[in-house]
Order: sequence, then C-alpha cells, then structure tokens
Amino acid sequence: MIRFEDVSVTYDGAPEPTVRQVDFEVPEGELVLLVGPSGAGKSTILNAVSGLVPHFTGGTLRGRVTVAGRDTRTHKPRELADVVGTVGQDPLSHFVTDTVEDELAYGMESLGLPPQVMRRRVEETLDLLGLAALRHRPIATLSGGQQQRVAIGSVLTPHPSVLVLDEPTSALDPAAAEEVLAVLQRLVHDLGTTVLMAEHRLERVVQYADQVLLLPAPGAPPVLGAPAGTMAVSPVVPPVVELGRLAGWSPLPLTVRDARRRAADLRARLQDKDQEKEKEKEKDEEQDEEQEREGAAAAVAAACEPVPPRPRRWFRGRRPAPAAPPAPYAAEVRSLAVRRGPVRALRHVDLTVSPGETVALMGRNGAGKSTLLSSLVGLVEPASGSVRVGGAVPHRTPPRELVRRVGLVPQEPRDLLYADTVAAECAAADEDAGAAPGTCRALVTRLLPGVADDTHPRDLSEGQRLTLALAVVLAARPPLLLLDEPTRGLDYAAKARLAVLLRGLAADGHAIVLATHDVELAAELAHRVVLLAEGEVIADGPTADVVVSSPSFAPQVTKILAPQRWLTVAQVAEALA
Ligand SMILES: Nc1ncnc2c1ncn2[C@@H]1O[C@H](COP(=O)(O)OP(=O)(O)OP(=O)(O)O)[C@@H](O)[C@H]1O
Ligand SMILES: Nc1ncnc2c1ncn2[C@@H]1O[C@H](COP(=O)(O)OP(=O)(O)OP(=O)(O)O)[C@@H](O)[C@H]1O
Repeated sequence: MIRFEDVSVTYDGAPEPTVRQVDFEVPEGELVLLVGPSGAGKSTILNAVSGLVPHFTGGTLRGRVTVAGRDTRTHKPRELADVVGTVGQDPLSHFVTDTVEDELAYGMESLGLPPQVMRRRVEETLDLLGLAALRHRPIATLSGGQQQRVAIGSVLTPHPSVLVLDEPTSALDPAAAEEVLAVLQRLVHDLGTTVLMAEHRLERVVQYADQVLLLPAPGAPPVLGAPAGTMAVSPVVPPVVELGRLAGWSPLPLTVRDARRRAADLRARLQDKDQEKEKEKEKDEEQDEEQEREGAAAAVAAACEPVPPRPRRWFRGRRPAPAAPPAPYAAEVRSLAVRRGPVRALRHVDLTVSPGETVALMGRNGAGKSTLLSSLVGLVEPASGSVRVGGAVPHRTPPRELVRRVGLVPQEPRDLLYADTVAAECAAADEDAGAAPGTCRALVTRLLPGVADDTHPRDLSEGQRLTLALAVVLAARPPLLLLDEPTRGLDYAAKARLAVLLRGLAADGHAIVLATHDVELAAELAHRVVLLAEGEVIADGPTADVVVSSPSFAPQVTKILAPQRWLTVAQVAEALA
C-alpha cells in the first residue's frame, strides 16, 4: 500500500541526505511502527508519504514513493487527500475550522460526502474519542490532549485507506492513549486500514505493531522486521524490553503480560537481594548504635574529667545547632480556583513545592495541569485563593522580575521561540536572563549535541525544538522550573539526558514541577506525585505510593514486578549489582 524505492531526501542547504536508501513496503491492512532516535528522519519519511516532502518542505527527494499506486512526486498532497489521512506533531497548525464539530466534518466536506454520512460519522467519532461533551467548543480553548484527540478524529472521519501519524499519543493521558490505539487497531483489523505511525513512547505502542521500521541513526538505512526481532537490536526500547535484556529473557517480551509470566525468577532474585540488603542494613545500624554508645560513653568520661571552670551551661552537653529556619516554599498555592471561560478549570487546589523538590502533576486530559502551571507564572488569574512564587504574586509581578523566580517550558515550545536561528535565540535568552553570553548555547549542546548555530528553530525536529526552549528558560536559572509535557517528542536518550539535568537542578536546590503523562519519567524523577481530576487534587504523596496503586499511572517495571515495589529498570539493575 505504501512503497519506498531507494528513497533519499536532502533538505535545501543540508550537506548530506537526512534519510537515504529507504526501501520498504507496507502491505495493506498492517500497522507499522516507525521508531528511531530524535532527528533520525521519522517525520521526514512520514511527510514523504503524505507528499509534504518535498512539495511543502522543499529539498530534493530521490527514488520513488507510491501510495495506493500514486507517485507522491507527481501527486500533490491535495491529490492524495482521499487516500491518506495525516496527523502531524503539531495539531494546532493543521486545524482549519474553529469548533470541534466543524473540524471533524471538514475533511469529509472537502471530499463531497453526502450530509447524512457526514452526520453519522461525526457522531461516531465524537463517541469513539470521548469528545461528545466538547463538540461545540472552540478548538482554541481545548487542552493539549483534547486538541490531539480532535486532530486524530478529523482524519478518521473520511475513512482514508492510509493513516500517517506522527506521535499521535504524545499529549494523551495513558487511558486516552490506550483508547486511541485500540481504535486504530480496530480500523486495521476490521476495515483493512494501513497505518504508518512514529512514536517515541514505545511502552504504549509496540504491542500494537505488526512490523517495526527502525531508523537506527540519522542517514542510516532503515530496517523493517517483526517487533521482537527489531527491538532486540534497536537503540531505543521500552522499559519492558530493557528489563528483559537485563534479566536475559529470550525472546524479549513486548508486553507487561508477557514479562510478568517470565518474572517469577527475577522477583525471587530481587527478594533474596532485598533480604541480604536488609540484613546488611540491620548490621550497619547495630554498628552505628554501638559507635553512638561508645561516643556517648566517651563524652560522659570527658565531661567527668576535671576541667577548667566554664559557664555552667557547657556541662549540659553539646547543644544542637540552631535549627535552620524552614526554607520558604518555592511555590505556595492555597484554595486556588481558576475559571477559563465557562469552565471551572481549578477548584480548592492546595499545593506547596519546596526548594530541591521535584513534583509530577498528573491526571487526565483537561484535568487542569496546564492551568495550574499557568497560574504559577501569572498567565491566568485566580478567581479565588492565592498563588505565591518565591513570595511574589505572579500575575502582579513584572515579567522581567518574574523570570528570575520562575520559568515555564510550555507544552508547545514554539510559543517561546521567536528568532531566526538557534544562535540568535540563545543570545536573546542570555540577554533577557542577564546570564553570561554562551550560557544557553552550552545548555543546548549538552542536551542535544549536533544542532548547528544557523539552524532555523522551525526546521528543528520536535524533540530538538523542545530542548532549545528548555535551554532558553534554564539560562535564567529560575529557582522554580515548570515543564509542561517535557518529554513530548524526546527519544529515550534525550529523556535520560533531561533526567540527569533535572536531577542536577533539583540537587542544586531548584524546585521543579512537571505536568506529564509520561509515567516512566515521573517514576524516574519525581519525589512526589500530585494527581488532579476535574480541577481538584485527588492525591498528593510520594511517587511510589501514588503510582503503584494506580493501574493507569504505574510504570511498566512496577506492573511487571508487583507486588514488589520497583519503579525503574535502573533501580532493579542497581539492586542486582
Ligand atoms: N524542512 C526542513 N528543512 C531543513 N531541515 C529539516 C527540515 N525538516 C527536518 N529537518 C532536519 O532533518 C532532520 C530529521 O528531522 P525529522 O523531523 O525527520 O526527525 P525525527 O526522527 O522525526 O525527529 P523527532 O523524533 O525529534 O521528531 C533533523 O536534523 C531536522 O533538523
Ligand atoms: N480558554 C479556555 N476557555 C475555556 N476552557 C478552557 C480554556 N483553556 C482551558 N480550558 C479548559 O480547562 C480545562 C483544563 O485545561 P488544562 O489545559 O489545564 O488541562 P490539562 O490537564 O493540562 O490537559 P492536557 O493533559 O490535555 O494538557 C479543560 O477542560 C480545558 O478544555
């Protein structure tokens, strides 16, 4: 159905092709997952299927791409629209109408479908994607995940025979992602739809794939194969596969269920190690107590020795150092209520974040996470209650002053980037932040090596753009750092680099709040998880306590090794070492 014959794509001005020797075929009625590190060229391949490469992006495409027999070089995207439905990484840029219902109908209208068919399909899709309550809403007022659902719905309604999806679940909460993937699988199985989908969060999608197309590195030819075989050689793998590799399981499991079936031995080994460690800990504690007793005895002996006269209070023993005054909260939210248009987006929200603490804000799409972050940077005003950041009231603090207290990396990093080149963006960030020239650029290099100074931020891949936005915010080293879905578009390596950076910032005393659907990231980084539902806090506690008890928010390792309480592969590896 989709065929690439020795395809290479070279963007204008690029010294080398971005992808080369791309040669594969996706048969009708298969779901093929496109995986690979950030910048490897996944979006380039997807855009070549829909014809956006090279008709809209420019550059040169060599070789031949055909979709349902049509050559994309001779057929413009418009002429492929009846066969191919595309959802890009940035849904906002695709919307053509104002309201949810209109957007769902638009594609069908352009194809001239009869009104009664359109009506039926709009209703079906509203139900299928949980959008019925939002049908009359202006799209601009929807949360990020709600917009992503509309974008997916709008390509489903015309029933195209080919779907090309670039990270379709990146803004979705875990349950919504499962629902969307189940819908796609139904289309593939029941209607014979062909799906080519790129996704970084493999833990969500790999079990749905018939085949995996792996782009191992920028410019390296892709490899198409069965999921388990491809995962065995892939540089990017989900935690379930990483755990399988660590435990030496073969064939590698791709689902939590498969892994659980094999995990009895691993659980037993971890239990033994746990008991050994517990015994060592008890021994250490006994030794510590012994030393303390000896120390106390020595102190008593010393105190009893004849001593020169001293003020009486000296004999009362060593006084504890004066308790440090409690550090002020980096963020303090009390009884906060926020309205957004007719929607009560937050109600009775209490939240404190201390310096050095990393808090993950989680919860369904539309639960109010972005609204809470927006309140902390003064972008929305409380209807009632109070918000303080480093003692200041954000919406009454001038931006130049606020930037030194709090920085937000928004869900759409484009909102933060204005300059024509990476270098100019970084120079402006250093100036705004009063940071030493080169600060922001050094951060970009550290997080994402290999991005050239003169690249236009528009031409960066999604993951690269997010990293640039993060570096722009970090240049001011704000004591409170807020990140809205920071792992959208990031591969596992970029995520690991981000985790190291954020851990370092937390260790330096920065307070960090992440709004995220990425349960693996929360498990890795957060000290605390705060769960929101319909604008209210429904749980607030240590990460392990909150996520372990939730089937939606538990990471893969937790599910595989339950009832033991492990969160990440790194913890398991450390325990086994
Ligand atoms: N229109 C363009 N003009 C010039 N260079 C581009 C353009 N689009 C993409 N690139 C470059 O091509 C490379 C591959 O980008 P692409 O978006 O295809 O990667 P990707 O694998 O989808 O990355 P990600 O997973 O981060 O989205 C990147 O280095 C990017 O900067
Ligand atoms: N300008 C607006 N007008 C009306 N309603 C709005 C507006 N902005 C947001 N909302 C609504 O407020 C609620 C909270 O939105 P918010 O963006 O805070 O959710 P979220 O938890 O960040 O969601 P997501 O996980 O999808 O990003 C949603 O129901 C959203 O539709």
